[in-house]
Amino acid sequence: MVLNPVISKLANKLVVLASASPRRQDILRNAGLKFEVVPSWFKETLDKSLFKEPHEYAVETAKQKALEVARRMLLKHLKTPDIVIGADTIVTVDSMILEKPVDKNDAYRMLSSLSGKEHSVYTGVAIVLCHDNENDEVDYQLIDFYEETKVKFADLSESMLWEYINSGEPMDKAGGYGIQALGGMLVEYVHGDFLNVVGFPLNHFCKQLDLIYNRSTSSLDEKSLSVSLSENGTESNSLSSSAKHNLPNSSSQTHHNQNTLSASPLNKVKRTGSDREAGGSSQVLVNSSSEHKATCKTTALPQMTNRGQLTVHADSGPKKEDLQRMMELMDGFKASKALFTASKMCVFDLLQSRPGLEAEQIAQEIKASLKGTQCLLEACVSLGLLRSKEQTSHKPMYENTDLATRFLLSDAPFSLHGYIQHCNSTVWPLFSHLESAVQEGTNQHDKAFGKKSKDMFQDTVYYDREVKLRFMKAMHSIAKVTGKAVATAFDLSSFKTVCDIGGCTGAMAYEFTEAHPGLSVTVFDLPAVVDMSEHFTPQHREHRVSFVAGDFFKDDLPKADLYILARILHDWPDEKVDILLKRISDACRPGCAVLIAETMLDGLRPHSTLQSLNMLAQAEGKERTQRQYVDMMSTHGFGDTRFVQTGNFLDAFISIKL
Ligand SMILES: O=c1[nH]cc([C@@H]2O[C@H](COP(=O)(O)OP(=O)(O)OP(=O)(O)O)[C@@H](O)[C@H]2O)c(=O)[nH]1
Repeated sequence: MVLNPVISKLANKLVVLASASPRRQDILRNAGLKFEVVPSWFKETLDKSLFKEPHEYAVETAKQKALEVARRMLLKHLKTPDIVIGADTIVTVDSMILEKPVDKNDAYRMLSSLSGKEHSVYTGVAIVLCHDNENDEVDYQLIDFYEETKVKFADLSESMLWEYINSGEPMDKAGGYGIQALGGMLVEYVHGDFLNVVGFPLNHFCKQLDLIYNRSTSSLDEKSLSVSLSENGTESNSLSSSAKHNLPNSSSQTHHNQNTLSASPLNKVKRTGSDREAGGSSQVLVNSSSEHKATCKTTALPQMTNRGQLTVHADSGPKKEDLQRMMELMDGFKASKALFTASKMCVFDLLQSRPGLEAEQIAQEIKASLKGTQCLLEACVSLGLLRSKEQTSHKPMYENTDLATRFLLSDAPFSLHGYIQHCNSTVWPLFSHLESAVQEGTNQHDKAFGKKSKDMFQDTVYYDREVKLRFMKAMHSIAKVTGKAVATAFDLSSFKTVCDIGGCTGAMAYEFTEAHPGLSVTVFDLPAVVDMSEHFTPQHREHRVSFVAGDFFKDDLPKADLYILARILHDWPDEKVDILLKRISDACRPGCAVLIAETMLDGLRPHSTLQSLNMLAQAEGKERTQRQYVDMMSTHGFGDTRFVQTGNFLDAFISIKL
């Protein structure tokens, strides 16, 4: 059996999965692999026509995903991973490559093309191995392979197709289906590795690891896949060029379902001590095969600063993608404010009840100028929140997109309306003082609202009924959107009583009782919150949720087997988190547990890092890494910690009192 020795070889290594796919994470985690998740920022937009075979496209995309993360970690975070894994799954049918559908119509196009036919699913995998060498450089090697699985779909009727599409499942899946879930009902047979279809060919991966770690390593140096730096600073390699020129010795042509190992010769990324300390520029050096040297001669090598910036040589202008990315970043706040404004002016609610209105009618309804309304509507269309349809009169009429219908109506089950209003009224003014927040390291309620915050929540949120209600609606909407993912992240069958500390309106608590029929939940929150909680009691739900008023820093905590802390710890500095965890620990018997739901800083995902800035400007806390939470928990006698990246806004982990 090769699997266990292989996985155990990675036990003390920093393994990084360059993928946001929850399925890939599950497959590798279930195999016992310990890894950090750093989703790749590589955009899956390679020109498919440059690849002779579809799997070459998947392998190349996987490589670029893994290399982007390896490079970002090396040059930006100055942390050397031992191994970075990237993957890309595609479906091919009738000479088409199908990736993830962009919308329901695209999903329909994909699924109807698969109906009644056999198709191939390819997952390309890239493994980047990094080693620090004695000269403070990082040597790295690249190994890639792919796996093919054949899948046959039954004939799908129109109603079946739409029922499946409306389930929402197709949207983040290659080919528009998830074989592991509802999509399994569409499948007549599978020939090959099932997990390959789900997103990761585990068996083939283990065989490759076996070759890398348990067999001779000499082959790593002998094979001829070279990694170089392309003009725009992304690594490229001979596969890209072989894809372009169809070279017969392309690695992708030799890798199909084989155990042969192909890797790059050693390449180097140099980081000098002074670069690290002084924040100066670090040069990316490549030392490699003659093939690679030839590439270097003809290509201007870019320089990277340790902030990941690219200095382009004078003869090459800025790249289109770089300009686009810069534009997106600079425009981000305008997009947010357009969303907040349309939401506040109830544009989405209006168009839900009266789809197809023209700008003039909308302006009248929302009591705004025609010019302003037109600009706002056009912005919403460009942001994918509204659709416009040209009429014979040439006056466009507007309707909500699916995204708006799901998240922006004030009464949708997953409405973010409350949270968006909070962002508009509270977070926006606070962020306009971000510079002071960064300089002072404190929240900005004083500057933004003239409110000193000695007792944070009392002084900034609960001092006024309207502000309090708005805050509660915000917490309610986030808890409804994230609740099910958190509530179902772990097997909680051994627990009976739960206390949701700072559980606000009870929205999270209701998700827990719904997901776990044996649980009853006590929501523990300040009297000012509990007073208004009945405004949010859901109808038609079994009520195993009760409320107790108190201050979790001062009053006795309700007795429970499991304590939930959802978006609580990020409000507080370490000293206060320590006080709260000590109080919970004192209330816990061995076997009791704490379930924490926060967005974790690992991988420096923009949502988490920006949320951390938000905590700085708005509260007293910050977001933290998994490691930081584990350390805090173990200080208070908790261990056996398990993490789940839910794929929703919040990650979750559970720690047991030892
Ligand atoms: O039957 C199933 N088929 C495919 C999937 C999932 O589909 C996606 C494929 O997309 P991709 O390879 O581009 O990976 P991403 O999700 O974008 O994550 P990265 O960050 O790695 O780019 C993949 O998630 C499969 O798991 C499925 O679930 N079932």
